[in-house]
Amino acid sequence: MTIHAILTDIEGAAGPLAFLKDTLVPYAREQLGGFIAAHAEDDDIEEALDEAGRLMGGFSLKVEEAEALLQRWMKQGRNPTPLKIIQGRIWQQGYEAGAFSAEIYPDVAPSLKAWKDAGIRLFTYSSSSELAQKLWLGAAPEDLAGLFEDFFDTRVGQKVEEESYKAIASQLALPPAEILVLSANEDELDAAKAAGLATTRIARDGGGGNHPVASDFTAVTIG
Ligand SMILES: CSCCC(=O)C(=O)COP(=O)(O)O
Ligand SMILES: [Mg+2]
Repeated sequence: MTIHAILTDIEGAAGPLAFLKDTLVPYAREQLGGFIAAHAEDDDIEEALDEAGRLMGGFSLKVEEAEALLQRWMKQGRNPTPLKIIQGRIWQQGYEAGAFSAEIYPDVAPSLKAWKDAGIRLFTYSSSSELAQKLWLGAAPEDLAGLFEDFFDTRVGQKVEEESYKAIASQLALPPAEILVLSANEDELDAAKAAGLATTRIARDGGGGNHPVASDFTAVTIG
């Protein structure tokens, strides 16, 4: 089957897993209280806090309750959309303040460009918000966000759910088998495969599994 689109994971596949765990999440946890207090009335943050309350059964959350809930979700390693929206805004402040900078592996840019030149449509699918994805992909030395046609996030569903990949294939108006999913995570690839998409695990630290494996983006076999 010819591949007409690539749907790539970011953290773990295009950039280091440790950047999320050791830098981004600790920064979000540290900044969360002050950020919510300062931005609770911004349209996107207000909407995210309302959605967090709905997910908890329809409660209207006070600022301190919202902070406790979001801290708990981060501790549990969960990825509900309102948390990811708020994290994205906090990380934007961190990037702008120079608190940290992101890293994209050097094999990623040339591979994406070669695939795009070959007529393959490029998409991301990440648990992080569209804003957070664009910020990470904007890492020096060049901004790669412009190579992508669209950025899927948890608004389409969680990455470990088969239905999410069916919804993406339907939005791309492509047969699932013509979309290649690149991810570092076996559970995400299992869900994609169950939905009929082609899969390759980006295994930067080696290892096998149930999917074709590539050590980096240059080792991905298309078609
Ligand atoms: C791309 S910004 C931070 C990543 C993140 O918040 C996350 O939950 C994991 O993202 P992935 O790209 O592995 O879905
Ligand atoms: Mg990932």
